[in-house]
Amino acid sequence: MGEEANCDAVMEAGNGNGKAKENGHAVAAMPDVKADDAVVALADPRLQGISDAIRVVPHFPKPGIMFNDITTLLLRPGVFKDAVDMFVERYRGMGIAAVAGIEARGFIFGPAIALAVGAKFIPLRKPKKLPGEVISETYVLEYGTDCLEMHVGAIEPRERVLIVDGLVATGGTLCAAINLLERAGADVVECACLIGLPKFKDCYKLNGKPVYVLVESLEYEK
Ligand SMILES: O=P(O)(O)OC[C@H]1O[C@H](OP(=O)(O)OP(=O)(O)O)[C@H](O)[C@@H]1O
Ligand SMILES: Nc1ncnc2[nH]cnc12
Repeated sequence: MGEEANCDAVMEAGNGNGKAKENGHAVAAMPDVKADDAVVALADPRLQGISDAIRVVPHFPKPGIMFNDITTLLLRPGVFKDAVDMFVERYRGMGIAAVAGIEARGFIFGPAIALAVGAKFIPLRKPKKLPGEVISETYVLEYGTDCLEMHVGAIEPRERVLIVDGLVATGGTLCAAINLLERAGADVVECACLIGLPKFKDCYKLNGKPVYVLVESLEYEK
């Protein structure tokens, strides 16, 4: 995958192998990886349990939004562990020096992955939460703007970093995280999310970086 600074789509949703299920999630892996790796992920029986454990709440936080609630997955330690393990199996041995987690759901999965692969954890926080000197990246949401901040000195130039969040919708948040880390000189290896919303998969703005998603929600739009 090239690293050109454009807004090309980089997620290959399910590679056509996603399996629709009753609760509206497809078991899917959307990697920009070797075919063999993709096959392993798609055939992995743990994906079914992960998908089943995510609750979809209609019209939250506002009408029309099908909210993908991961708190139900967190109540099931075996499934929670399966999700972390799948990420760890993918990233172990890849020379990842840092895992950067996006507030808030990236703080749930990121530290466990970081510890398991022997990397440091860097919180990317919403504005005015970090006490030290920060660098900031403002990004555009569907309505309005938001901002991510990181402590200066958290990452060293050329360190290999994995970005983790719970969910990718438009990709705007991940794109801001990539920009922030690259401005600090980091080498962004990949972005990893538990859930991808397929509604947006053709318009991701990820600066040419791959995104790896365990399950795809099919119930976003009603
Ligand atoms: O791909 P995007 O369109 O940028 O959207 C994805 C972002 O939206 C959600 O965060 P949210 O702002 O809801 O904050 P939270 O995780 O703190 O609830 C999600 O956790 C991602 O960070
Ligand atoms: N549909 C959704 N469910 C959970 N979190 C989200 N963040 C953005 N869209 C979301």
